[in-house]
Amino acid sequence: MCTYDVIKQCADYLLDRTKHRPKIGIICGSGLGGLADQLTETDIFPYQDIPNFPVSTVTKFHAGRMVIGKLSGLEHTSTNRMSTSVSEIPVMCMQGRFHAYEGYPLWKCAMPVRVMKLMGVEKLLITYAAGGLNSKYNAGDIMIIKDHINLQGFAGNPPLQGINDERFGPRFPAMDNAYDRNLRLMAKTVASEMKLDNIIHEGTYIMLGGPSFETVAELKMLHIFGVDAVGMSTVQEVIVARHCNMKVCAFSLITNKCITEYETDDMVNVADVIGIANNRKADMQELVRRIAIAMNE
Ligand SMILES: Cc1cc2[nH]c(=O)nc(N)n2n1
Repeated sequence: MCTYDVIKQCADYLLDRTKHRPKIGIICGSGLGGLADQLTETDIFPYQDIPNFPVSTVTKFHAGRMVIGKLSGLEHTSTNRMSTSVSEIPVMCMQGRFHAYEGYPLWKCAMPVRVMKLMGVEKLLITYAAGGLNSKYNAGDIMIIKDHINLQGFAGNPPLQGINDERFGPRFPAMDNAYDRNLRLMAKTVASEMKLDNIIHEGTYIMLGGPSFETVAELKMLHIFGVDAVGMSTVQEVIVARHCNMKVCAFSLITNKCITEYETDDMVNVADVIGIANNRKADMQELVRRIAIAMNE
């Protein structure tokens, strides 16, 4: 667990090198980093240049850099009318994130969230890829997370393990409404405006350690648990974000239907995961862009 001062050193390094003061942070998942390329007046920081920051090892799919800049676009009012004003808001985007399967402890995977907090970020939008366990989900669908199961925590490996620093948050943070009710409602409204109703879902997500995909027996168990989507990221970032009182909204891009039968030749593979991400990412990025603009008060 790194100390408050180490995190503050990261935040100060970035604050000293950008004029932007974002209130919204965006963590871009596998193949979904394109939104950061839409920012203007950007200050770009490869992770290896940020003191004490971890570096992405899954470089094939993640750029591995922090992009701070302005996100623009027509502000969509809640009454479904397109306003004429073009709003520009400062955001900071992680192009590439850190996973337990890379060998990082969970606190390190979530450390960028604390850096964002010390920079003044108040709301966090997260996108990531996941397998669809709910039989109604199809590859290319989008799931808004309603709740998660912290399997690592169950196994005695929580992201908040170790000494608690009250400057971030309480020793025992509550996790009800971890996925902010109002932001979820906003996300559903925006998805409807984008005519995405038939591919948008809201469900329960579980993060597994990976990097191997799940066995049929594991998926049957998780289905009994009421899990709708499975992945290998995101839960530690959300827990750390809620610990320091950020509001959170997270979206899974469903990259494959989980295989829950023994008698099939189908296999989950990374190429499918990235391929589907490429096909749907424009919608995902537009959804996140509109929500970021809408929630920036
Ligand atoms: C990114 C990603 C995609 C999938 N698909 C799956 O079936 N199981 C997973 N754990 N993941 N994770």
